[in-house]
Amino acid sequence: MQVKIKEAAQDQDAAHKKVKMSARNVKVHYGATEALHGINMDIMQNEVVAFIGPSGCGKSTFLRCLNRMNDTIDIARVTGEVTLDGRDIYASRLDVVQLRAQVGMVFQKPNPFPKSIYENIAYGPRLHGLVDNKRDLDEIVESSLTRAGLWSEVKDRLDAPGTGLSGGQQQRLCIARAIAVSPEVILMDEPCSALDPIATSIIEELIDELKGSYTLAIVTHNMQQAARVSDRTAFFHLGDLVEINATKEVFTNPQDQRTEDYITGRFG
Ligand SMILES: Nc1ncnc2c1ncn2[C@@H]1O[C@H](COP(=O)(O)OP(=O)(O)OP(=O)(O)O)[C@@H](O)[C@H]1O
Repeated sequence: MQVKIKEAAQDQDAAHKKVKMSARNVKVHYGATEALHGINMDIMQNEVVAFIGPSGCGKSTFLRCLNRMNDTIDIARVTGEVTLDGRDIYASRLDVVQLRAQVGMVFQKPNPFPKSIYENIAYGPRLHGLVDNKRDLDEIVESSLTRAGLWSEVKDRLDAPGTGLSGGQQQRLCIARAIAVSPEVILMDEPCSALDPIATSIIEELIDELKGSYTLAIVTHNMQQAARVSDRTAFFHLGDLVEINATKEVFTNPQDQRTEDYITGRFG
């Protein structure tokens, strides 16, 4: 399969960047079944890293390790170490609500709250005590919607329900909601899989803009998308991280036969 690779990322030297998040020997069990077998990965500040691999290989499970979303799954048990700026995010005294503001998440299916567009954005900053007056809150709402590329489309109907927007607009609303609580990392789990090609390309452009301010990790089934948006690509297979490298390398010169088989469409 031919994939068009994002030019800007090609000469990126991850070694010169700061490590934002780090995973060491991360294993996840669902009940007695080990779904991730000991993942080691550094995620660099202000990079976009894409997770690819066949269905069921553990991409989403690993993504959820990065902001402790697996805590919400009763039978999931995570071991190993994950750090954010060198701090253990699984430390017992850590405030998980605060962690999930720092490491925000956008899901496959847009999931706005059943509230107005304004309230979708205002909820988080209020919850986290980021503002103490309406004017500051208005400012956060406007700047978050602007950064998510949605402001001009919704500024005249902030009181309308978020669920009344189109799918692509709803996904940008969810991105704005994540941005509103000043995240450092944004995790995206197949953020475009429910969107049409135009809405998808808007989100992809947005991802490119957002990496100036945030670190992004994105799970995608779409290899063209990984090639378009990411600086580095991680290939997972059967619960293992097979390789992670500059996206161009992974798609043109994969180091492992399994990666080559996957990107050439031989399995998956
Ligand atoms: N809540 C859960 N309970 C039990 N097993 C689970 C759960 N979530 C995932 N698994 C299992 O863990 C393994 C990894 O699943 P995961 O969803 O992380 O893979 P994935 O690569 O993201 O797949 P896909 O591309 O299909 O979304 C699979 O075998 C899956 O069946």
